[in-house]
Amino acid sequence: MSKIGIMGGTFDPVHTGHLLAAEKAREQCGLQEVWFIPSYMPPLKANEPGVSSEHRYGMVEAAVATNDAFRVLDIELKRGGISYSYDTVSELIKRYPGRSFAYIIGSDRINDLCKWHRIEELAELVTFIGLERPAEPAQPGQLPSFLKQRLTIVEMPPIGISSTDIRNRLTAGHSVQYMVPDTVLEYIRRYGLYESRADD
Ligand SMILES: Nc1ncnc2c1ncn2[C@@H]1O[C@H](COP(=O)(O)OP(=O)(O)OP(=O)(O)O)[C@@H](O)[C@H]1O
Ligand SMILES: O=C(O)c1ccc[n+]([C@@H]2O[C@H](COP(=O)([O-])O)[C@@H](O)[C@H]2O)c1
Repeated sequence: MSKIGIMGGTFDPVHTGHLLAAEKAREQCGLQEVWFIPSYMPPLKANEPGVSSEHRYGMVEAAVATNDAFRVLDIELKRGGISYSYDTVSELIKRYPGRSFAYIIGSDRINDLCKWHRIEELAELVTFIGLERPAEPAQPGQLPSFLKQRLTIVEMPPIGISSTDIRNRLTAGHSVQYMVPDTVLEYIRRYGLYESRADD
């Protein structure tokens, strides 16, 4: 059975940290492909995404175009509402019966896994691949054993890049070159995303 990595995120915007995490997970866990799934409405974030789901999808599409093992799916954008991973994974299992799925997450999401919707049932459907983010060290020891058993941590050079930082930099008129792929930077410039407005 071929194993697919799910790289879910808000991608507001997608950045080099997401891409390197997906590639390290693919290589170290023998994933056939990684499917990037932009959320319509992220379940645990306090604020709504800064740009439309069409633009977040468009930026991911631009980012993954150069990697044959990467794809982007609009499954959560089409479903609408709060993008619970349990719903997404259940739908993927129905649509792709010959595949198994591993959910790729950074350390901030490892640490809040217990708060995810229907987490016990989700953990029966997927395994988790975790990667360190410098801003928030992973604390897998704090997880209940049913999650610890399902989690594999993979190595990655820590990348201190976040979408929040990129949004702030763009609004302030600072460079984000090399923090996002050139294709994503071109997309951002083409649509004037994250620019400060006169009434801000
Ligand atoms: N630099 C990074 N290194 C490893 N994993 C990351 C990195 N940035 C994001 N991730 C992981 O990618 C997934 C999607 O992240 P998300 O789209 O929320 O980006 P973000 O940079 O955390 O955004 P924001 O700053 O807006 O909260 C999450 O599992 C997150 O932990
Ligand atoms: O299903 C949940 O309850 C849940 C709670 C938090 C995060 N997630 C998923 O984890 C992925 C990363 O989330 P985020 O908020 O960092 O963009 C994304 O696919 C979210 O849908 C899922």
